[in-house]
Amino acid sequence: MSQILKYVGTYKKATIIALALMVTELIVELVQPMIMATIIDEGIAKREFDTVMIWSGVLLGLTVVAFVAGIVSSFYASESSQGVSHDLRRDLFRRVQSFSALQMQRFSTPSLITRMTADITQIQGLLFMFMRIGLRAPLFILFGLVAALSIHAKLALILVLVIPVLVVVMYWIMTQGLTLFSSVQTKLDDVNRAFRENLLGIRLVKAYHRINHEKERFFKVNQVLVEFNKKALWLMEVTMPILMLVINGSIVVILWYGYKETAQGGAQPGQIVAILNYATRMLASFGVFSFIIMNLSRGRASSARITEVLQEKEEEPITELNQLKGSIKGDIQLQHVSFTYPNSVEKALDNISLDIKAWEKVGVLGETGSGKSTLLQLIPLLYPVTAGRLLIDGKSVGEKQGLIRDHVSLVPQEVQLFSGTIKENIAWGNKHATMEEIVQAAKDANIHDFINQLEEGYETKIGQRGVNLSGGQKQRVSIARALIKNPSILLLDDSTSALDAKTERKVLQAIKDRKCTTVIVAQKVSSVIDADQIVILQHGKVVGIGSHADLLADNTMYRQIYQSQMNEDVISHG
Ligand SMILES: Nc1ncnc2c1ncn2[C@@H]1O[C@H](COP(=O)(O)OP(=O)(O)OP(=O)(O)O)[C@@H](O)[C@H]1O
Repeated sequence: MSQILKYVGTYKKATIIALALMVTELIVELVQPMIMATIIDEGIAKREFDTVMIWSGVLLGLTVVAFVAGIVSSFYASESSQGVSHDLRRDLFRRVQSFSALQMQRFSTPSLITRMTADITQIQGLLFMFMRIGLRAPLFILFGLVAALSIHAKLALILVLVIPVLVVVMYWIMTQGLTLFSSVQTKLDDVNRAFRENLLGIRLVKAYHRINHEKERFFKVNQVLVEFNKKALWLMEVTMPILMLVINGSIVVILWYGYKETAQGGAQPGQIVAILNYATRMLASFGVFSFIIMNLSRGRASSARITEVLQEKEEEPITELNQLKGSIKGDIQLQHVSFTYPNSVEKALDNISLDIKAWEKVGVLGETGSGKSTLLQLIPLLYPVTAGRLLIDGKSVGEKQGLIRDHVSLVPQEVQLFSGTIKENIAWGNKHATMEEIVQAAKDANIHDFINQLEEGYETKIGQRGVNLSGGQKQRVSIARALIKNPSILLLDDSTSALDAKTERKVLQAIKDRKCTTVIVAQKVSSVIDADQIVILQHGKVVGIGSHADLLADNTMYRQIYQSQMNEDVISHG
């Protein structure tokens, strides 16, 4: 929570105004029963009409003051709580951007989304509530007790005995609530995960006719969330009846004792009314207080989840990424590189040594799961090597992520397009790109003619994740986005798999003509047949390396892959 309070510091002025106005409301609320007692005892009981009129006027005036204070206080409380939630979202976003792929994997996307949305909203609501009624409730209980004691100490004594009991009950509820609400937020992560997967894979779900299966999966996690929520709310449900019982019991005792005191002349009816008034308002305050405690428990759970992200080390500090200037030639060397994913025991890459000269074209082949994508992702430093060395231009990469990434274009296996126009999606690779450069990149990726045919050409809007484009069209937009960066190193991860042979040849030719080091992961030998080097991976190890001719002569595995693919080609082309 202390981390969150630092954020409140930015909105000190608004927070102080909101709290000061809230205290004004509190004071009015505290004096109201006293004025009522005066009206009854000094005005009504003694038939003093003037006294009734004057004090009624004061009561009315104070009510108006409290009303205005309440409205203005809400305005400032909202300003402060909205500001805090804005800053938290901003900082969470920044921090997540500085996360390495490993950190992203550890936190998981759905959990980060819940933290960014539900958890921050929770904190925002809690802050608002705290400024408006949260602090007022305990203060009213405290000062209400003092005021009641000052009116009639004996009558108010019962409240002195009862309140500590209620405070202990509240404390117990708070400790229980904290654990329960932490679990509720984790279960909310699960619901978000199931929902997100369903939204992204909706077409697959329909095509496989797995709607009922998915429904059940979602219902299950949703049910678990409901169960946990119910447990948490159960606390709330028992709190109110306990409060009602204790306070109503106290009211009965006050009435009974008040009757005795009045009969003996020790108390005035107005005093009894005032103390009853304090007692009932305290009941309401305890009700509010228990609600706040619930939210506080929930808020503490949310705050811990947000703080966990904010305190996570910036593995790739954004500032540093932005500061580095320079260029790179494009030599890549891997010296005995091994890599193991953190959640795995097996090496995804095992003792890999490669020497790739600037502007060389290198193909990577291998069966599925052999480590091709992993190898590619090491080069833009998405993952740090576990053992061995990665050298770019003969130098260790050190802290130069930003510089290297500025000059490396990766076209991932799974195409990722953003909402916006085709032009924006291509230009995303280089914010300074001119229209001519965009068109040239699209021509090289063999997508220009298609774009021109569209009614709105380059201004055509791409639906979410490129839903209005075919798989091959998306791949080509993604390649154009990589090319527009004029990278020194171009990494293609099976990025032409959805293209027909003729289109693929054209795209690969355009890439071959570019002055950049290119590493192409492919399934088909034909995609890399012209490469300067072809690397064959198996179970994370290099089992062959050389040109097509070398490998055909020396490498049995390559020969087998080549021959089987040639045969397939012959069969498929009749
Ligand atoms: N994020 C990850 N966490 C843990 N293990 C992973 C992760 N990504 C890949 N692996 C494992 O690392 C190994 C290599 O995977 P990689 O994706 O590099 O293979 P690939 O050759 O590109 O496969 P494909 O041709 O199917 O894309 C596999 O055994 C895979 O299970």
